[in-house]
Amino acid sequence: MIRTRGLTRHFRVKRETVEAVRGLDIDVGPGELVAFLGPNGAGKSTSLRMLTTLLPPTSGSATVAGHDVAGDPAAVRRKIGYLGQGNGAGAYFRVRDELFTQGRCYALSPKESRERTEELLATLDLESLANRTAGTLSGGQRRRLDIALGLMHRPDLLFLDEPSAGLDPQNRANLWEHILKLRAESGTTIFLTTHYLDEADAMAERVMVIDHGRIIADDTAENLKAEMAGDLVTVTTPDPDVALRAAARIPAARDLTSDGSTVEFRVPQGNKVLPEFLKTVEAHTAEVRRPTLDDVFLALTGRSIREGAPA
Ligand SMILES: Nc1ncnc2c1ncn2[C@@H]1O[C@H](COP(=O)(O)OP(=O)(O)OP(=O)(O)O)[C@@H](O)[C@H]1O
Repeated sequence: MIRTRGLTRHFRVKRETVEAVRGLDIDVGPGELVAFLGPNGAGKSTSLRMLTTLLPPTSGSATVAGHDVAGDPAAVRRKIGYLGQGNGAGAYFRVRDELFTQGRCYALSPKESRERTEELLATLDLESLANRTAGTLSGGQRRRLDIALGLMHRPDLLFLDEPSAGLDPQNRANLWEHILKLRAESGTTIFLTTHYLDEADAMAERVMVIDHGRIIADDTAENLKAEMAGDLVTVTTPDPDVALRAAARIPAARDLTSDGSTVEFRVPQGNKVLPEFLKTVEAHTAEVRRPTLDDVFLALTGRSIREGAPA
């Protein structure tokens, strides 16, 4: 559904060159739900804008929904839906009219457009809001309307740029319910960017991490966490030296640190390792914390993805 090779985009700013995206190789199959994750300025939006034909690449190639983004952008646009960071609907237009007009813009007949409008109003729980103007909707309702707009022409592939940004946790959860339902019903391939690590972790089957314009990880969240970060074992002990030596003997244990009476290390499957470890180490407390995607990012780059991310 998406295939890029060496996809690159530079910007000239005064005399400087900003290398926003550097040689992206991406393969996404039909029906996948991929979260594209990275800190501010990593290159997520620039990548999305190239994949959606809004921005020409400096070099490299991208085939999206079977068509080349540079060679046949119109064909790509017919096959994809795109939800940008801003709201798409006009504030003074009624929800139902916006959807109908969108359908007509994609050359649906009046009948088809009316039917599709009613279908999406139902799917995205917008029926009771259909006669309201978009400007009167809440943030979460407007995002649902944006998604409906992006789906009017039944795209094979939907791009969502920060779909849940700025929504409160309840509205985020509600939006996700709709995204997952929609996917279950129609099998649409979804490629989305998000700052919310917990969201990518819980919802996406596959996580791509981008940093400084390059893909630095691409796998399921579970695999990334198991392979890159590992569980964090924390023990408080009267004898940290003994604990450190015992930790050093555990195969695959890494990142051993001690601070006063607290010893920490990372290891895959911490819960399995801990009982054996505690046979040789006297501990006041012992805890295993499952890694997060932020731990993965930290392991890969030495920085937290949250640094510079919006609160
Ligand atoms: N039109 C532009 N002109 C100059 N530089 C740009 C332009 N668009 C993006 N950049 C730069 O390219 C880099 C990548 O930006 P991009 O918006 O793709 O990052 P992002 O990962 O989407 O960030 P955010 O999470 O903040 O939206 C940044 O350094 C940004 O300043």
